[in-house]
Amino acid sequence: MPILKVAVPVPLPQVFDYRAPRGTGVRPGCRVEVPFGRDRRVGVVVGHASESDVPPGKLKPVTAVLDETPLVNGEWLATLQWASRYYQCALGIALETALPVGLRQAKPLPFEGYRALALSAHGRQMVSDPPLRRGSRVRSLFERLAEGPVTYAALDTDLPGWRDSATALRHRGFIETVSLSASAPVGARVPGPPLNPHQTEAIGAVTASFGRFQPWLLEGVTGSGKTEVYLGLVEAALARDRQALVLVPEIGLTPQTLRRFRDRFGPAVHALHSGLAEGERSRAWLAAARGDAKVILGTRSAIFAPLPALGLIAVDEEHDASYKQQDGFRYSARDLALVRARALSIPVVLGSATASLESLANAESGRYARLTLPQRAGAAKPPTLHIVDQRRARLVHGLAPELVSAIKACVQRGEQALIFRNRRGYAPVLLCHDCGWHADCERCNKPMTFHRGRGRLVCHHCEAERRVPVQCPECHGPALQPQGQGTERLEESLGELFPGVPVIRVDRETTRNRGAMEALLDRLGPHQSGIYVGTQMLAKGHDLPNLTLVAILGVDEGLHSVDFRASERLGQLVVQVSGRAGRAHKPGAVYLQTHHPDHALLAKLLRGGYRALAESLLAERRAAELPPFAHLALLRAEAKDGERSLAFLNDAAAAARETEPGSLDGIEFMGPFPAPMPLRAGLHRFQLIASSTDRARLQACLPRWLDRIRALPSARQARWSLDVDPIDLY
Ligand SMILES: Nc1ncnc2c1ncn2[C@@H]1O[C@H](COP(=O)(O)OP(=O)(O)OP(=O)(O)O)[C@@H](O)[C@H]1O
Ligand SMILES: [Zn+2]
Repeated sequence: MPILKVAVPVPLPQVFDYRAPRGTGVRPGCRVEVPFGRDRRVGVVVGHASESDVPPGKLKPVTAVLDETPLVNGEWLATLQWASRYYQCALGIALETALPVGLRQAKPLPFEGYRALALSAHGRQMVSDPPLRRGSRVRSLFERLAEGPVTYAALDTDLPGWRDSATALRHRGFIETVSLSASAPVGARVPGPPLNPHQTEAIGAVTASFGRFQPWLLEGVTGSGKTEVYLGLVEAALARDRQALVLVPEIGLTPQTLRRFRDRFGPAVHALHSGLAEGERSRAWLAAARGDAKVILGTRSAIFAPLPALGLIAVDEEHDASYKQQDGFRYSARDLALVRARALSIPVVLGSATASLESLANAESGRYARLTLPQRAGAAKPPTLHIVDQRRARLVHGLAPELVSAIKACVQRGEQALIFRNRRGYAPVLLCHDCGWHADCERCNKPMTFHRGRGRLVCHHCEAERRVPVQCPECHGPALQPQGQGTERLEESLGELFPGVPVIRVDRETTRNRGAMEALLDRLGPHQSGIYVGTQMLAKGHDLPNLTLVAILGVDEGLHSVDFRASERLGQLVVQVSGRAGRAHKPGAVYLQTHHPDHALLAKLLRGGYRALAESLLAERRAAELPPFAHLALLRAEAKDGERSLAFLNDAAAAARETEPGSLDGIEFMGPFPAPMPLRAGLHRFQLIASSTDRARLQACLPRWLDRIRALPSARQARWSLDVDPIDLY
């Protein structure tokens, strides 16, 4: 009896067996509707079998076959299965993450845009004198398409029998099928700037590796024109009739970025990110699966786009933490980009001005080939960096006088300044001046942030909110005072310090609505002076030509974090924020205000830039056997009753020791110990780390260890999860 193996989006690790419908050969990659418990679910066929462990009487039949041809191919299924094993995540959950919601329902496929024919790049070269017999039907179709893309529907009415002619033209590579949507401009091709020699060299090197697996680390200082390199590579992929996937960080996929790609490649560019409406997301996904979407520009989850003709993957700002999913299916899109590239024998380009230590180590060991853009593109120069010692300075609204004068001079020159402070709200603490009481979140044991405009105290760890008390709840004194500066307060102070100068705040509160960020960044014209104040939303990707001064406040918190990645993160942030200054013709300056002007990290950045800092951090990691020189799996547990999470992790550690002798050689278990944030949202949190310098050994032990963990009675007393290659210890 033919049996279908079906992956079903439910939190269970196995695939399920169903009886195949009679007479039809349902291929792997097709979606089917199957009975599941009392419900029906839409799953994906991953394979066939002739026998099942389920007794024939109990084997249920597939209720409907939803796709005649596979929606995803073997490479896609293999990647998903690999990822589910590697990240120790149930295949069903992985599938749920990878498949758009719209395709998990047994409904007709969403509207796919208008299918249309268009001349290919090759065809367009023939327009003046096509090698086609005059008066032939093939020639008439060609001439019609030379005027622009035409939908199938229009061709059906205008040129009956066009399909045979289309086949002939397609064979000669003169035409292609495109998808026209109402909003996308058609065939736009704005040429980019002439490339500089470094860009040309990078594009040449990667292009020469088309058709084989080759990872590239593209290290380009901020403003060096990395995006132009991606655009050039995408163009080269398209010329070979291949698809290209470009991943950008969560906050990097702005309309500005999308416009840059659409200007170059027209409607063949499809965006894919979690902010899309479900219908749009499914449509882009399907366009990718059919090969109509030639360029996919997306965030983390776009790594799961099915791309049958994929020729190139680029990962921009590869160090960005948003490539790692932090719950459920905890995959790294950057790392999966390498897995897919290897499976498809294609190059993958990881680009950054501040590459992750993981990627730098891979480049040093020779696994990745290195490309460098050492200078800013065009005429721009790197910004100068000044450290402002705030220890003895008399601060004005939290700003050192030296900094205030620099901002003043900047706006008087008619230029723009960016004040970076990674703290939204008015003030991080609300303190009673009489008795020392301050507003804490009881569920997190951390100060609540004072949001003055909303009149609320908000916990930034669990989002708990309360009204601002009018007097101190302890001593009933009236002297409640905001301590420290958040972006909201800085906006107010800068307005007072520089009357008449526009001050624009960019943080999560002011950019809540769709398009708000763009609107804020468009408020100042390219020749207007003004001040931006904001959080890390302003840190990267933006290209503001009149911005010449960047001030960085409050980095000191990052100098004292317990996370071993804190220094790497801080270095990246400082360099990225600094990179916003002086990107066009005018020179830029960066002011870093700190209580620790002599801190080793800042000294290294100042003297040798990110490269020097990264090298010394790598040496420290090597000595301490920390990633990238060791591989980690982090078991987190949390419960209302702290004893329960601790008891569970103690049992889990014991379970590890009980696994077969020898299987734990080379694996070290650390903990359990309290999480860096030991209490959050009322839950007590602990963690246990498994670490090995040998990735394969760690991988081999995890499934058996997890089986034992799942069987522990204490596993039902706490909420727990396993994070393979964690990037945050929080
Ligand atoms: N060859 C070139 N000649 C002139 N200008 C260029 C060239 N390449 C890029 N530019 C311009 O330089 C600016 C920075 O380029 P781009 O945004 O590609 O840099 P990037 O390396 O991606 O920057 P970042 O990582 O800092 O966001 C843009 O305004 C871009 O149009
Ligand atoms: Zn809280």
